[in-house]
Amino acid sequence: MTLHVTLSPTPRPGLLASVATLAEMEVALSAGADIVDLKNPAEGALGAWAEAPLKAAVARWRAAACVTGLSATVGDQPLDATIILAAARRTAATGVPLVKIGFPLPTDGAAQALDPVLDALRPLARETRLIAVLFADQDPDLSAVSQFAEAGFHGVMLDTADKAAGGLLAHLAVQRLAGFVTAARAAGLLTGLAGSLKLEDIAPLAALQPHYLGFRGALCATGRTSSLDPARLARVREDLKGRVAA
Ligand SMILES: O=C[C@H](O)COP(=O)(O)O
Repeated sequence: MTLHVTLSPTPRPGLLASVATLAEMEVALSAGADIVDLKNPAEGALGAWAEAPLKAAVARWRAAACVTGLSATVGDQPLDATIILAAARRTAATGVPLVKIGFPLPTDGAAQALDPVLDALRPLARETRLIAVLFADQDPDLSAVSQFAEAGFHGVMLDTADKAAGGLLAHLAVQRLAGFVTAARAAGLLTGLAGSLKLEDIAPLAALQPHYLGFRGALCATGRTSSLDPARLARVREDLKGRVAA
């Protein structure tokens, strides 16, 4: 399958816009989002779309034959190889080209054991482009970037799990984010930053030169579970377009 996302040769990050419905997908396509991200914010940080609308979105995207990328989240799953693999397979089976998988910390306080999950996902990573999502508000091990690359992942991004606990920059200092972006890009991974980003976050984060910045809450009228507001989306789009090399 052709992937309509290229690693930007310019330092300007692209815009990933999370959408909750097919109607919102149309808004994001018209606004010129670089990646349209199919996500159900009402069901959590990585809430998943149901199968039927997901398939309809993939069909719409194929018909558009545009350069916009298309991703979908697999739902907020525990760090369990069997559960994550099943969710990722379900999502990949719809034909969506980029599958975003969260790697949360275990809730019982145990150390994050990535190896069994990555081993389970390795065969799928050969067929589908997988994006690992690490949660900035869970003190993630950023050195795991190399493990995702080695397991055949296509990309890695940071987001936040608890949308009430502040944005990306409240959890990780710019210097750590810079190290993450540098390591991920050096490993050849599509690299993204997200987590309750606001307009004022674009300048400091764009300067780190990730491939894209991801937004949901800032694109909505009254919070991330309300509907996408075309005017807010256009403002973020315009701001990102104006970014040049730091
Ligand atoms: O993948 C990006 C997320 O949808 C960002 O959502 P948020 O801006 O509401 O944290």
